[in-house]
Amino acid sequence: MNTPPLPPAPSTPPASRLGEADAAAQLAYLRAILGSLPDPIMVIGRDGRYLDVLGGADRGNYDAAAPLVGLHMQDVLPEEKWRFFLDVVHRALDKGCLQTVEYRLSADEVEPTDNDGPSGAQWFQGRVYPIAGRDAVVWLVVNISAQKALEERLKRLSEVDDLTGALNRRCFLERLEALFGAHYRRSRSLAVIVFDVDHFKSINDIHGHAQGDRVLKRLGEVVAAGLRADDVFGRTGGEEFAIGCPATDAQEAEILAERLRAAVENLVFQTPSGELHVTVSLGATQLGPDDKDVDGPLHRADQALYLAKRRGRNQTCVWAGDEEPDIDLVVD
Ligand SMILES: Nc1nc2c(ncn2[C@@H]2O[C@H](COP(=O)(O)OP(=O)(O)OP(=O)(O)O)[C@@H](O)[C@H]2O)c(=O)[nH]1
Repeated sequence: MNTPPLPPAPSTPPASRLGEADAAAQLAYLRAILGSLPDPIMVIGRDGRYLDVLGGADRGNYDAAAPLVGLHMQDVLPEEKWRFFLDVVHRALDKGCLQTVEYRLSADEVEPTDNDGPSGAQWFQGRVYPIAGRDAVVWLVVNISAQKALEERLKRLSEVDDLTGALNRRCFLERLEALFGAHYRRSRSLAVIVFDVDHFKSINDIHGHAQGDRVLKRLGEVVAAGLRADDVFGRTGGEEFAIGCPATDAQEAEILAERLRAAVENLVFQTPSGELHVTVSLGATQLGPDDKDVDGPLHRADQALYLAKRRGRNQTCVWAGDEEPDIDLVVD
Protein backbone atom coordinates (compact mmCIF):
# COMPACT_ATOMS: atom_id res chain seq x y z
CA MET A 1 0.00 0.00 0.00
CA ASN A 2 1.47 3.40 -0.93
CA THR A 3 -0.91 5.81 0.81
CA PRO A 4 0.81 8.93 2.19
CA PRO A 5 1.37 9.13 5.95
CA LEU A 6 -1.52 10.61 7.92
CA PRO A 7 -0.88 14.26 8.89
CA PRO A 8 -1.26 15.04 12.60
CA ALA A 9 -4.84 15.76 13.67
CA PRO A 10 -5.28 19.55 13.49
CA SER A 11 -6.80 21.52 16.36
CA THR A 12 -10.46 22.17 15.63
CA PRO A 13 -11.52 25.74 16.45
CA PRO A 14 -15.20 26.57 15.80
CA ALA A 15 -15.92 26.88 12.07
CA SER A 16 -16.49 30.66 12.42
CA ARG A 17 -12.90 31.13 13.65
CA LEU A 18 -11.30 28.71 11.21
CA GLY A 19 -8.37 30.38 9.47
CA GLU A 20 -7.32 29.46 5.96
CA ALA A 21 -4.38 27.42 7.22
CA ASP A 22 -6.58 25.56 9.71
CA ALA A 23 -9.13 24.78 7.01
CA ALA A 24 -6.42 23.49 4.66
CA ALA A 25 -4.95 21.33 7.46
CA GLN A 26 -8.37 19.92 8.28
CA LEU A 27 -9.07 19.17 4.63
CA ALA A 28 -5.71 17.43 4.22
CA TYR A 29 -6.36 15.44 7.38
CA LEU A 30 -9.83 14.33 6.27
CA ARG A 31 -8.67 13.46 2.75
CA ALA A 32 -5.81 11.42 4.19
CA ILE A 33 -8.24 9.49 6.39
CA LEU A 34 -10.71 8.94 3.55
CA GLY A 35 -7.82 8.01 1.27
CA SER A 36 -6.91 5.21 3.66
CA LEU A 37 -10.34 3.59 3.40
CA PRO A 38 -10.04 0.17 1.74
CA ASP A 39 -13.24 0.63 -0.32
CA PRO A 40 -13.56 3.40 -2.92
CA ILE A 41 -16.05 6.23 -2.60
CA MET A 42 -16.87 7.99 -5.87
CA VAL A 43 -18.65 11.29 -6.25
CA ILE A 44 -20.63 11.25 -9.50
CA GLY A 45 -22.66 14.05 -11.09
CA ARG A 46 -26.07 13.69 -12.74
CA ASP A 47 -24.35 13.77 -16.14
CA GLY A 48 -22.27 10.70 -15.24
CA ARG A 49 -19.04 12.61 -14.56
CA TYR A 50 -16.68 11.31 -11.89
CA LEU A 51 -16.21 14.41 -9.74
CA ASP A 52 -14.01 12.87 -7.07
CA VAL A 53 -12.68 9.52 -5.92
CA LEU A 54 -11.65 8.84 -2.34
CA GLY A 55 -10.38 5.68 -0.66
CA GLY A 56 -10.09 2.39 -2.51
CA ALA A 57 -6.62 1.71 -1.10
CA ASP A 58 -7.12 -2.07 -1.10
CA ARG A 59 -5.45 -3.20 -4.35
CA GLY A 60 -6.43 -6.80 -3.63
CA ASN A 61 -10.03 -5.83 -4.31
CA TYR A 62 -9.96 -2.70 -6.44
CA ASP A 63 -8.13 -1.07 -9.32
CA ALA A 64 -7.07 2.53 -8.71
CA ALA A 65 -10.12 4.65 -9.54
CA ALA A 66 -8.42 8.08 -9.23
CA PRO A 67 -7.64 8.25 -13.00
CA LEU A 68 -11.40 8.39 -13.60
CA VAL A 69 -11.77 11.83 -12.02
CA GLY A 70 -12.94 14.39 -14.59
CA LEU A 71 -14.10 11.71 -17.05
CA HIS A 72 -17.69 10.71 -17.83
CA MET A 73 -18.83 7.12 -17.34
CA GLN A 74 -20.05 7.23 -20.96
CA ASP A 75 -16.37 7.57 -22.02
CA VAL A 76 -14.90 4.83 -19.87
CA LEU A 77 -17.49 2.05 -19.74
CA PRO A 78 -19.29 -0.15 -22.30
CA GLU A 79 -22.74 1.23 -23.19
CA GLU A 80 -24.73 -1.46 -21.39
CA LYS A 81 -22.82 -0.72 -18.15
CA TRP A 82 -22.86 3.09 -18.25
CA ARG A 83 -26.57 3.15 -19.06
CA PHE A 84 -27.22 0.92 -16.03
CA PHE A 85 -24.99 3.03 -13.74
CA LEU A 86 -26.38 6.35 -14.95
CA ASP A 87 -29.90 5.09 -14.35
CA VAL A 88 -28.91 4.27 -10.74
CA VAL A 89 -27.46 7.79 -10.30
CA HIS A 90 -30.70 9.32 -11.63
CA ARG A 91 -32.88 7.12 -9.44
CA ALA A 92 -30.90 8.09 -6.31
CA LEU A 93 -31.17 11.80 -7.20
CA ASP A 94 -34.82 11.77 -8.27
CA LYS A 95 -36.07 9.63 -5.40
CA GLY A 96 -33.72 11.27 -2.90
CA CYS A 97 -32.90 7.97 -1.22
CA LEU A 98 -30.35 5.18 -1.06
CA GLN A 99 -30.10 2.84 -4.04
CA THR A 100 -28.28 -0.46 -3.55
CA VAL A 101 -27.16 -2.36 -6.64
CA GLU A 102 -25.02 -5.38 -7.37
CA TYR A 103 -23.06 -5.74 -10.60
CA ARG A 104 -20.21 -7.57 -12.23
CA LEU A 105 -17.34 -5.57 -13.66
CA SER A 106 -13.94 -6.44 -15.00
CA ALA A 107 -10.97 -4.08 -15.20
CA ASP A 108 -10.80 -4.77 -18.97
CA GLU A 109 -14.18 -3.06 -19.35
CA VAL A 110 -12.97 0.21 -17.86
CA GLU A 111 -10.91 2.79 -19.83
CA PRO A 112 -8.19 3.76 -19.07
CA THR A 113 -7.22 0.20 -18.31
CA ASP A 114 -4.71 0.88 -15.56
CA ASN A 115 -4.98 -2.64 -14.28
CA ASP A 116 -3.30 -2.82 -10.88
CA GLY A 117 -6.14 -4.52 -8.98
CA PRO A 118 -7.64 -8.00 -9.00
CA SER A 119 -7.71 -9.94 -12.27
CA GLY A 120 -10.92 -11.19 -13.83
CA ALA A 121 -14.48 -10.01 -13.39
CA GLN A 122 -15.47 -9.05 -9.85
CA TRP A 123 -18.84 -8.68 -8.16
CA PHE A 124 -19.44 -5.30 -6.55
CA GLN A 125 -22.14 -3.79 -4.43
CA GLY A 126 -22.79 -0.10 -4.98
CA ARG A 127 -24.50 1.94 -2.27
CA VAL A 128 -25.55 5.15 -3.96
CA TYR A 129 -26.79 8.14 -2.01
CA PRO A 130 -27.66 11.71 -3.05
CA ILE A 131 -25.46 14.50 -1.65
CA ALA A 132 -27.58 17.12 0.08
CA GLY A 133 -27.79 20.34 -1.91
CA ARG A 134 -25.83 19.04 -4.90
CA ASP A 135 -26.83 17.37 -8.13
CA ALA A 136 -24.44 14.50 -7.41
CA VAL A 137 -24.27 11.22 -5.52
CA VAL A 138 -21.75 9.36 -3.40
CA TRP A 139 -21.24 5.85 -4.75
CA LEU A 140 -19.68 3.56 -2.17
CA VAL A 141 -18.21 0.44 -3.77
CA VAL A 142 -17.68 -2.86 -1.94
CA ASN A 143 -16.13 -5.91 -3.59
CA ILE A 144 -18.53 -8.79 -2.78
CA SER A 145 -16.97 -11.46 -5.04
CA ALA A 146 -16.08 -13.80 -2.16
CA GLN A 147 -19.58 -13.51 -0.70
CA LYS A 148 -21.14 -14.11 -4.17
CA ALA A 149 -19.00 -17.21 -4.71
CA LEU A 150 -20.11 -18.55 -1.33
CA GLU A 151 -23.76 -17.75 -2.09
CA GLU A 152 -23.49 -19.59 -5.41
CA ARG A 153 -21.88 -22.57 -3.70
CA LEU A 154 -24.60 -22.70 -1.05
CA LYS A 155 -27.31 -22.33 -3.70
CA ARG A 156 -25.83 -25.19 -5.67
CA LEU A 157 -25.57 -27.34 -2.53
CA SER A 158 -29.23 -26.66 -1.75
CA GLU A 159 -30.39 -27.50 -5.29
CA VAL A 160 -28.17 -30.20 -6.68
CA ASP A 161 -27.71 -33.80 -5.62
CA ASP A 162 -24.04 -34.20 -4.80
CA LEU A 163 -23.63 -37.74 -6.13
CA THR A 164 -25.34 -37.52 -9.51
CA GLY A 165 -25.26 -33.79 -10.34
CA ALA A 166 -29.02 -33.93 -10.99
CA LEU A 167 -31.36 -31.52 -9.17
CA ASN A 168 -32.54 -32.74 -5.81
CA ARG A 169 -36.20 -33.73 -5.43
CA ARG A 170 -37.40 -30.42 -3.99
CA CYS A 171 -35.65 -28.30 -6.57
CA PHE A 172 -36.71 -30.60 -9.43
CA LEU A 173 -40.37 -30.33 -8.40
CA GLU A 174 -40.10 -26.54 -8.14
CA ARG A 175 -38.57 -26.30 -11.62
CA LEU A 176 -41.13 -28.71 -13.04
CA GLU A 177 -43.93 -26.58 -11.54
CA ALA A 178 -42.36 -23.53 -13.17
CA LEU A 179 -42.20 -25.30 -16.56
CA PHE A 180 -45.78 -26.40 -16.08
CA GLY A 181 -46.88 -22.82 -15.33
CA ALA A 182 -45.21 -21.52 -18.47
CA HIS A 183 -46.18 -24.30 -20.83
CA TYR A 184 -49.67 -24.95 -19.56
CA ARG A 185 -50.63 -21.40 -20.45
CA ARG A 186 -48.80 -21.36 -23.76
CA SER A 187 -48.88 -24.66 -25.58
CA ARG A 188 -49.58 -27.39 -23.05
CA SER A 189 -46.70 -29.32 -24.55
CA LEU A 190 -44.63 -30.62 -21.70
CA ALA A 191 -43.49 -34.19 -21.26
CA VAL A 192 -42.49 -35.97 -18.08
CA ILE A 193 -40.20 -39.01 -18.03
CA VAL A 194 -39.41 -40.97 -14.89
CA PHE A 195 -36.90 -43.78 -14.69
CA ASP A 196 -35.48 -46.20 -12.21
CA VAL A 197 -32.42 -48.46 -12.27
CA ASP A 198 -33.34 -52.11 -12.70
CA HIS A 199 -32.46 -54.51 -9.88
CA PHE A 200 -30.32 -51.90 -8.23
CA LYS A 201 -30.51 -53.69 -4.90
CA SER A 202 -28.65 -56.67 -6.35
CA ILE A 203 -26.00 -54.35 -7.89
CA ASN A 204 -25.33 -53.10 -4.36
CA ASP A 205 -25.47 -56.59 -2.93
CA ILE A 206 -23.11 -58.14 -5.49
CA HIS A 207 -20.67 -55.29 -6.18
CA GLY A 208 -20.94 -53.20 -3.02
CA HIS A 209 -22.48 -49.83 -2.20
CA ALA A 210 -19.49 -47.88 -3.53
CA GLN A 211 -19.92 -49.44 -6.98
CA GLY A 212 -23.65 -48.71 -6.75
CA ASP A 213 -22.78 -45.07 -6.11
CA ARG A 214 -20.42 -45.11 -9.08
CA VAL A 215 -23.24 -46.38 -11.27
CA LEU A 216 -25.59 -43.62 -10.10
CA LYS A 217 -22.93 -40.95 -10.66
CA ARG A 218 -22.16 -42.10 -14.22
CA LEU A 219 -25.83 -42.49 -14.98
CA GLY A 220 -26.41 -38.87 -13.91
CA GLU A 221 -23.67 -37.73 -16.28
CA VAL A 222 -24.87 -39.81 -19.23
CA VAL A 223 -28.48 -38.67 -18.90
CA ALA A 224 -27.58 -35.01 -18.39
CA ALA A 225 -25.41 -35.14 -21.53
CA GLY A 226 -28.39 -36.42 -23.53
CA LEU A 227 -30.77 -33.60 -22.54
CA ARG A 228 -31.50 -30.12 -23.88
CA ALA A 229 -30.53 -27.04 -21.91
CA ASP A 230 -34.13 -26.24 -20.96
CA ASP A 231 -34.99 -29.77 -19.79
CA VAL A 232 -35.01 -30.24 -16.01
CA PHE A 233 -33.45 -33.37 -14.58
CA GLY A 234 -33.75 -34.47 -10.97
CA ARG A 235 -32.99 -37.34 -8.64
CA THR A 236 -36.35 -37.96 -7.01
CA GLY A 237 -35.36 -40.94 -4.85
CA GLY A 238 -32.48 -43.37 -4.21
CA GLU A 239 -32.25 -44.81 -7.74
CA GLU A 240 -35.22 -42.93 -9.20
CA PHE A 241 -34.93 -39.97 -11.52
CA ALA A 242 -37.29 -37.71 -13.43
CA ILE A 243 -37.05 -35.35 -16.37
CA GLY A 244 -39.32 -32.50 -17.45
CA CYS A 245 -39.10 -31.70 -21.16
CA PRO A 246 -40.73 -28.47 -22.35
CA ALA A 247 -42.17 -28.24 -25.88
CA THR A 248 -42.22 -32.05 -26.10
CA ASP A 249 -45.13 -34.42 -26.66
CA ALA A 250 -45.43 -38.07 -25.60
CA GLN A 251 -44.12 -39.39 -28.90
CA GLU A 252 -40.98 -37.24 -28.74
CA ALA A 253 -40.57 -38.13 -25.06
CA GLU A 254 -40.60 -41.82 -25.99
CA ILE A 255 -37.83 -41.26 -28.55
CA LEU A 256 -35.76 -39.42 -25.94
CA ALA A 257 -36.45 -42.06 -23.29
CA GLU A 258 -35.38 -44.84 -25.63
CA ARG A 259 -32.20 -42.95 -26.51
CA LEU A 260 -31.36 -42.61 -22.81
CA ARG A 261 -32.22 -46.24 -22.15
CA ALA A 262 -29.87 -47.39 -24.93
CA ALA A 263 -27.08 -45.08 -23.68
CA VAL A 264 -27.32 -46.61 -20.19
CA GLU A 265 -27.50 -50.15 -21.59
CA ASN A 266 -24.24 -49.54 -23.47
CA LEU A 267 -22.30 -48.53 -20.35
CA VAL A 268 -19.75 -50.99 -19.06
CA PHE A 269 -18.43 -50.72 -15.51
CA GLN A 270 -15.24 -52.53 -14.56
CA THR A 271 -15.43 -53.60 -10.93
CA PRO A 272 -13.22 -55.83 -8.73
CA SER A 273 -15.95 -58.45 -8.93
CA GLY A 274 -16.18 -58.35 -12.72
CA GLU A 275 -17.88 -56.41 -15.49
CA LEU A 276 -21.10 -54.69 -14.58
CA HIS A 277 -23.93 -53.69 -16.91
CA VAL A 278 -26.99 -51.73 -15.85
CA THR A 279 -30.35 -51.07 -17.38
CA VAL A 280 -33.16 -48.66 -16.61
CA SER A 281 -36.92 -48.78 -17.02
CA LEU A 282 -38.71 -45.64 -18.05
CA GLY A 283 -42.22 -44.23 -18.02
CA ALA A 284 -43.23 -41.23 -20.09
CA THR A 285 -46.29 -39.06 -20.49
CA GLN A 286 -47.34 -35.65 -21.72
CA LEU A 287 -49.43 -32.88 -20.23
CA GLY A 288 -53.16 -33.56 -20.67
CA PRO A 289 -56.01 -31.05 -21.04
CA ASP A 290 -57.28 -31.81 -17.52
CA ASP A 291 -53.94 -31.41 -15.77
CA LYS A 292 -54.10 -28.53 -13.31
CA ASP A 293 -50.67 -29.20 -11.80
CA VAL A 294 -47.73 -31.58 -12.18
CA ASP A 295 -49.21 -34.29 -9.93
CA GLY A 296 -51.22 -35.83 -12.79
CA PRO A 297 -48.32 -36.16 -15.26
CA LEU A 298 -45.98 -37.40 -12.52
CA HIS A 299 -48.53 -40.03 -11.49
CA ARG A 300 -49.07 -41.18 -15.10
CA ALA A 301 -45.33 -41.35 -15.76
CA ASP A 302 -44.94 -43.42 -12.55
CA GLN A 303 -47.69 -45.78 -13.66
CA ALA A 304 -46.05 -46.14 -17.08
CA LEU A 305 -42.73 -46.90 -15.34
CA TYR A 306 -44.47 -49.51 -13.22
CA LEU A 307 -45.79 -51.05 -16.43
CA ALA A 308 -42.27 -51.07 -17.93
CA LYS A 309 -41.03 -52.95 -14.85
CA ARG A 310 -43.92 -55.43 -15.08
CA ARG A 311 -43.25 -56.03 -18.77
CA GLY A 312 -39.69 -57.14 -18.06
CA ARG A 313 -37.63 -53.94 -17.41
CA ASN A 314 -35.03 -52.29 -19.71
CA GLN A 315 -37.80 -50.65 -21.71
CA THR A 316 -39.95 -47.54 -22.01
CA CYS A 317 -43.72 -47.42 -21.58
CA VAL A 318 -45.76 -44.39 -22.51
CA TRP A 319 -49.07 -43.23 -21.12
CA ALA A 320 -50.05 -40.77 -23.79
CA GLY A 321 -53.80 -40.39 -23.56
CA ASP A 322 -56.30 -39.97 -20.78
CA GLU A 323 -57.05 -43.64 -20.54
CA GLU A 324 -55.12 -45.55 -17.92
CA PRO A 325 -53.07 -48.48 -19.25
CA ASP A 326 -54.43 -51.76 -17.89
CA ILE A 327 -51.51 -52.69 -15.69
CA ASP A 328 -53.28 -55.65 -14.12
CA LEU A 329 -53.60 -57.39 -17.51
CA VAL A 330 -49.86 -57.50 -17.90
CA VAL A 331 -48.26 -60.75 -16.85
CA ASP A 332 -44.91 -60.55 -14.96
N1 LIG B 1 -25.38 -47.39 -3.75
C1 LIG B 1 -26.50 -46.74 -3.49
N2 LIG B 1 -27.66 -47.41 -3.35
C2 LIG B 1 -28.80 -46.75 -3.10
C3 LIG B 1 -28.80 -45.35 -3.00
N3 LIG B 1 -30.09 -44.96 -2.77
C4 LIG B 1 -30.84 -46.09 -2.74
N4 LIG B 1 -30.07 -47.20 -2.94
C5 LIG B 1 -30.47 -48.58 -2.98
O1 LIG B 1 -31.26 -48.83 -4.12
C6 LIG B 1 -31.96 -50.07 -3.89
C7 LIG B 1 -33.32 -49.98 -4.51
O2 LIG B 1 -33.88 -51.26 -4.45
P1 LIG B 1 -35.37 -51.59 -4.83
O3 LIG B 1 -36.26 -50.43 -4.50
O4 LIG B 1 -35.69 -52.92 -4.22
O5 LIG B 1 -35.38 -51.68 -6.38
P2 LIG B 1 -34.50 -52.51 -7.41
O6 LIG B 1 -33.61 -53.51 -6.74
O7 LIG B 1 -33.81 -51.52 -8.29
O8 LIG B 1 -35.59 -53.29 -8.22
P3 LIG B 1 -36.51 -52.77 -9.40
O9 LIG B 1 -36.63 -51.27 -9.27
O10 LIG B 1 -37.81 -53.45 -9.19
O11 LIG B 1 -35.86 -53.17 -10.68
C8 LIG B 1 -31.99 -50.28 -2.37
O12 LIG B 1 -31.20 -51.37 -2.05
C9 LIG B 1 -31.34 -48.99 -1.83
O13 LIG B 1 -30.59 -49.23 -0.67
C10 LIG B 1 -27.55 -44.66 -3.14
O14 LIG B 1 -27.46 -43.43 -3.06
N5 LIG B 1 -26.44 -45.38 -3.39
